[in-house]
Amino acid sequence: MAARKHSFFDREIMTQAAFDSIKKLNPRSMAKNPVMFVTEVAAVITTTVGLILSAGSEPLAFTLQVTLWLWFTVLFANFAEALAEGRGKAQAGALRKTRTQTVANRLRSDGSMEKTPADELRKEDLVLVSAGEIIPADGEIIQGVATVDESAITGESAPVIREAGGDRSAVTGGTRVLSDWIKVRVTADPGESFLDRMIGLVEGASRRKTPNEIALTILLSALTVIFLVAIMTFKLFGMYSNVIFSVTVLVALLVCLIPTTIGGLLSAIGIAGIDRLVQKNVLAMSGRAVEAAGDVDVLLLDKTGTITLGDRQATEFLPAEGVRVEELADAAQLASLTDETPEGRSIVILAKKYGLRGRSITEMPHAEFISFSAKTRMSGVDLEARKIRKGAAEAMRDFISSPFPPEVESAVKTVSQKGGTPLVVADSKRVLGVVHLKDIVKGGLKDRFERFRAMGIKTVMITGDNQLTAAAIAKEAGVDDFLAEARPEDKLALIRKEQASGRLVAMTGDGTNDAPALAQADVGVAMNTGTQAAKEAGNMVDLDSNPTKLIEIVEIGKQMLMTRGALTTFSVANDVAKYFAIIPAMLVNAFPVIGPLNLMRLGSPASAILSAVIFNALIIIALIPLALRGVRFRPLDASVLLRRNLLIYGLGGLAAPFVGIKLIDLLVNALHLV
Ligand SMILES: Nc1ncnc2c1ncn2[C@@H]1O[C@H](COP(=O)(O)OP(=O)(O)OP(=O)(O)O)[C@@H](O)[C@H]1O
Ligand SMILES: [K+]
Ligand SMILES: [Mg+2]
Repeated sequence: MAARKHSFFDREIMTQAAFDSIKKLNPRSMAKNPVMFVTEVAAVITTTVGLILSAGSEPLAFTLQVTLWLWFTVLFANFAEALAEGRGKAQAGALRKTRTQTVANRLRSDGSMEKTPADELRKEDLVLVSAGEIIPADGEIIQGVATVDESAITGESAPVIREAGGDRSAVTGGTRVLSDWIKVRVTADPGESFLDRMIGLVEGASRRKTPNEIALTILLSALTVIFLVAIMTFKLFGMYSNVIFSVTVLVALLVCLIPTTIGGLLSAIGIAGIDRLVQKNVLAMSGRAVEAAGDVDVLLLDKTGTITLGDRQATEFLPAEGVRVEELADAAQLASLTDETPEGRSIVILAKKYGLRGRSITEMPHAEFISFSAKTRMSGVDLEARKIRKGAAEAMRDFISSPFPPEVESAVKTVSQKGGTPLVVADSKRVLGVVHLKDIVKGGLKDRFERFRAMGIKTVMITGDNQLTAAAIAKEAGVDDFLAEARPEDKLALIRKEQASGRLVAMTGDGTNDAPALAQADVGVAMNTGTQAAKEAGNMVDLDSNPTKLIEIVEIGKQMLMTRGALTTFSVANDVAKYFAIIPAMLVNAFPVIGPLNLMRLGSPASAILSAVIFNALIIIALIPLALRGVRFRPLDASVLLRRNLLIYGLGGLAAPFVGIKLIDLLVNALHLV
């Protein structure tokens, strides 16, 4: 995306965030965050009751400073949220600029063409887009092949191929056709386009609290109520023992004790998580999906294209006994003439090496081509009585309804054991031989899967390919498990089975036949190049269409959950420590017996309270970078991580206030602030 280079801490974003944090003081927007709302009410009380009405016995300088720092506390929390939103807003601005007004060539039902403004196009309209033109709306190519510049959406300048029929048929409004022409069926009404949704997503307009965030907010609210009650009993206790606590002191104490640190940073953490995905070119349709990614137990990966390069190439023809290799090559080519898959194209090319000239389908008016589908696992052509087919061994065995000759059977086996895909070719009932399709396992996968294992996540490869090939590739790639000979419905069934045993499942896919599984998975990552159906079914879209991105997605999700956990731990530990820091200081004059509890020896009760309030505000600012960037991620088992984090952030949260408040108190006293 155009504005990708921004950091959270760019001057422009910081300035905008500073303004926004004032705008966010609006009680209506504060009410979404109960802890900070209470803090704002506290600031209003000290401002009105303490300052304007000068109620209470405190010196004005003290009330004034406490009031100021309470307002800062609220502003700092707002600033954290505004900063988290900043990068997305900048990106949304850049995206809006690409939403230029274009004129579309709409096809009327009689086949003639008319010029129509793009924003008048509706679902099901047909448009023609030629080289140099902007695609006026989201749609599905129904005719033609073209190269498309999608840099407006993906930030990636290399052109991509989009074509009718296959798994690369979806086009996005706002992108540009570079060569050739396409006929597109519009799939989105104005205002509901991918670009519109993307703008809404990156600027956080459609962000809703996730179930976990709601649960945490409820917990934090409960803590707030408990402390509110505690402070009121404190007041009663003061009245009973003739110590007078002013409104300012009680309010200051309350704010120090309620979980303002996590309360102030919670939404920033969530927004930053989604934003980190956007930086990786992944659009998460909901915060819930990001959270689920962090908790995933099982990853389902396609073999072809995900684990392997996916550009399966025919490398060899292995004829059956009594069949010349030219004859096999000829039949394989015939069966592949209209097969636009990489496999099909490579067969046509390899066949040419056997002296076969390139055939044209126009020479064969009576030919009826049967295209490949993941369900039938074969493709071919009917030439009057001849039925030429090529396909997976299992499917072909069913097709000829008899066993293969032994040498064909063993060729299938040899190819498979090498991790190749054997395609059996037959002319009606006669088996001609085997085509060896070679695919290459992507580099660096073993390490990545090792990372998953370290996190306790199981990786499962699913493939339509046969058992032997699947086993060979699974071993080479280092996945934990595999499912071979899988049809689309088997993928769906596998996901349901894993979910039924309480596991969260993630998967990637691009094809229309992946759509049900993408919808069923807890995290369904659709490839941007994929079909419209796949993109609508998943809850994330990868603009780079890189299936191994799932690994980064899981890491970002985990990092987001860990950051939230770490800062919650820190916040609560912090508040407990503050209790011991301030209360003894406040009471030690009236009750000298508690002297030994007064560990910190702060200057005076007034300086103790002011220092605690200042610390409480500054800790939010200090933790903003951690909240936005996330805690450092290591691929460790969940329970190990939990223990580590409890140790670091729990102990850190306990120690920080003692050190921080003591230092601030020294400064407050040195400068005679109270
Ligand atoms: N163009 C084709 N023509 C005929 N048969 C094919 C063609 N492409 C693949 N096949 C056969 O059909 C099988 C199933 O294909 P499918 O696309 O479902 O799975 P896959 O590509 O092998 O694996 P994955 O599920 O990882 O994509 C393949 O293993 C292969 O044997
Ligand atoms: K607090
Ligand atoms: Mg496939």
